[in-house]
Amino acid sequence: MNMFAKIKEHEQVVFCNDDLTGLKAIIAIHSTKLGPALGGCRMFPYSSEEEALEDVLRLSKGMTYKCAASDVDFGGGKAVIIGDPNKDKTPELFRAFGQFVESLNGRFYTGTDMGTTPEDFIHALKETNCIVGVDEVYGGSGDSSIPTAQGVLNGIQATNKTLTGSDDLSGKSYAIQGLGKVGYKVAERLLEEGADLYVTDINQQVIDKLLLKAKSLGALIKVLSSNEIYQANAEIFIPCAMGGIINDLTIPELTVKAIVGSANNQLLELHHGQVLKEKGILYAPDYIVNAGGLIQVADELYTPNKERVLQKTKAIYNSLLHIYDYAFAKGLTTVEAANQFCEKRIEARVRRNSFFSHMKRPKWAVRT
Ligand SMILES: NC(=O)C1=CN([C@@H]2O[C@H](COP(=O)(O)OP(=O)(O)OC[C@H]3O[C@@H](n4cnc5c(N)ncnc54)[C@H](O)[C@@H]3O)[C@@H](O)[C@H]2O)C=CC1
Ligand SMILES: O=C(O)CCC(=O)C(=O)O
Repeated sequence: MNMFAKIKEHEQVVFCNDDLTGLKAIIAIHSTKLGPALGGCRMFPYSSEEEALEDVLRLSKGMTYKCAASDVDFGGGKAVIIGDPNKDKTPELFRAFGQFVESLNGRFYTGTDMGTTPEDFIHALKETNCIVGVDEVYGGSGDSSIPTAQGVLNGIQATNKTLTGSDDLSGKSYAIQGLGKVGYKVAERLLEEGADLYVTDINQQVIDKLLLKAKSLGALIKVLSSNEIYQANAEIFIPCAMGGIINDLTIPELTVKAIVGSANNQLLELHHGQVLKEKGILYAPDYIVNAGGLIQVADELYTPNKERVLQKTKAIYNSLLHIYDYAFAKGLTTVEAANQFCEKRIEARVRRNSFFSHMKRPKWAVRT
């Protein structure tokens, strides 16, 4: 593999190996142009190291755009731990991970993502202060999936407004892929609003829990298999599990009018945005919609304020409407419109905010 060609868009990639705990992790820093890199840590049983590297490179680049879109003074980074979150977690493994994060001396802050929980990072916090999203009693701002789910709901409202003229969540059908930290909260709220749901998850426990909730509300849920979810007869598809699920195989199956979800990197390739546009499916760029968690953890490094986080998260509604309008006016895909918006913002701030140009710990690093 020509490694430098592979990571040519990234500033730094760190391979973390600890024989004692079995930790195998990769930290990717895409850009510190807007500030120290920030991004969650995913744990997943990747089938190969190449697959893990590919994932962390894509995820960290997405964080650069997400930070720019959300106007927070951070850059893009992400980490992946190669392992099964149901079998391979130990406190020592997360402590070892924390030591690698600490070795970056404030260039990278991290917290939860798919396969990890705030509790996991309490162990990492013993080794480094560069951890976000842990419970309030540990000095964090709590579960970041709460604002993420809020932002997804605001994104669905903006999409409904664009499609129908009304941002009402009720009286519609939605297909949700993944009922984890984010997807479950979105599903609960939609059920409470009286929506009909199609859902899928590989974990039967979360499905059973949601079925009980639906029963108590007298709401309708149809459980589908992992493959069937793409054909669900719903108005909006809400991906809340893994990335790359919008691709050549799945797009022909989709009958929805829009896609709005929390999953990072939903499009397998950029051109799939164009394929969706040609098919008349409105795509809400993932990093605009799922920024609620980032907004909360970024806020944590100043003086945490839940009301401010809520207001900034609700602004996702207007940001998305703006991106839809811009894309329609210019004949762009929604992803192209969002990317242009972020690239202009990064360009405008690049000189002032470069981490290296300061050469001292910046104001974001309030934890010493
Ligand atoms: N937690 C957060 O605040 C944020 C999460 N995201 C993204 O949202 C997505 C979900 O994140 P979380 O809810 O935190 O993760 P999670 O790990 O809590 O939940 C993921 C759920 O998806 C299910 N799943 C995995 N593979 C599946 C498959 N093939 N078919 C159906 N279900 C499957 C899992 O069983 C689990 O219930 C990820 O892509 C993550 O990167 C993005 C921004 C913030
Ligand atoms: O939600 C978090 O804890 C950090 C932000 C992040 O990793 C993400 O938005 O994907």
